Amino acid sequence: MRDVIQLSNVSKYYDRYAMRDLSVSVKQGYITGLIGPNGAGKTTLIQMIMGMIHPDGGEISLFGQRNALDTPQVKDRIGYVSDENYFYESLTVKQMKKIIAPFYSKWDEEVCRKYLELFKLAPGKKIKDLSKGMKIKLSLAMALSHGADLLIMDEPTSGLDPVFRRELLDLLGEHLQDESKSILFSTHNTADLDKVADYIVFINDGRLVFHESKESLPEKYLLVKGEKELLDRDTRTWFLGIRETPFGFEGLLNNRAEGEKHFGNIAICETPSLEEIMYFTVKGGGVHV
Ligand SMILES: Nc1ncnc2c1ncn2[C@@H]1O[C@H](COP(=O)(O)OP(=O)(O)OP(=O)(O)O)[C@@H](O)[C@H]1O
Repeated sequence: MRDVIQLSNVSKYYDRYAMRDLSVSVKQGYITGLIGPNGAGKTTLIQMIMGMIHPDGGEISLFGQRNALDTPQVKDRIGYVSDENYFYESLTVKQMKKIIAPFYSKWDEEVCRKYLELFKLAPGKKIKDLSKGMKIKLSLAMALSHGADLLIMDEPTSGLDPVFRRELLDLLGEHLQDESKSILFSTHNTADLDKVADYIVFINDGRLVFHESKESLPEKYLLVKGEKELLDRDTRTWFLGIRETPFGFEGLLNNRAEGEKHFGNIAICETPSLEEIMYFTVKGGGVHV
């Protein structure tokens, strides 16, 4: 499958933040989840892909095309959902839809009506009277109504209640039944990714930690739980992150086979959850005695 998004050596500098030489891609036909702690650069990355801000270096291609967003045909193929509100507050849902629809050549009125109904968005309701979650639903309904080949979503689940969150994830799964479609979405909620993501892009502090298929993570990472005596100056350096308690330690390794060879008989070795991988990687602390 080809890449629908490709970032090559992309950099972005703010006063107190730097993203340096980030290279990563999103494959056609799959759901790619973008994770990272607060301030990692998820929104920055998505806004650069969407052409809302410009990188200071590197290249971004969409559907194999550089500077793709200059082409109306490419914009037509992308649906964007964000927890920021880009709608006119004084308009109703129906009026807003009438403004958005003409921008898209494949706008489907019937599909839109279906989603507004499914999401319980009354056409006569003013945008300013919608809750945060309802605005996300509206954003989603608009994105799904023009046959977009690529959905890019910045924390779409953050303002949603658990029931709708689940429905949204199911909906994304359905959307992907068509193998030509692709989804990139950022989230803090690793459980969302456990449910639907095929690939995970993990960034921290503007750097790529990994880009892996979800299935490959358990083969690579190992969570070791043991007594503190097992930690010496050498063994500490093997861990990506360590959490010490009064009773022992927990640590994350990214070389499962080696880890099992060394710790298999002297500690508890487990497969870490995505949340644990994220926690220990961000926490670090493996190299300090
Ligand atoms: N316009 C800006 N001017 C200066 N700094 C900025 C600007 N936009 C973002 N930043 C900084 O860039 C860093 C990355 O921000 P970004 O919003 O991309 O992170 P994020 O991973 O989406 O975080 P969160 O999970 O909290 O939403 C942060 O340190 C932020 O303060």
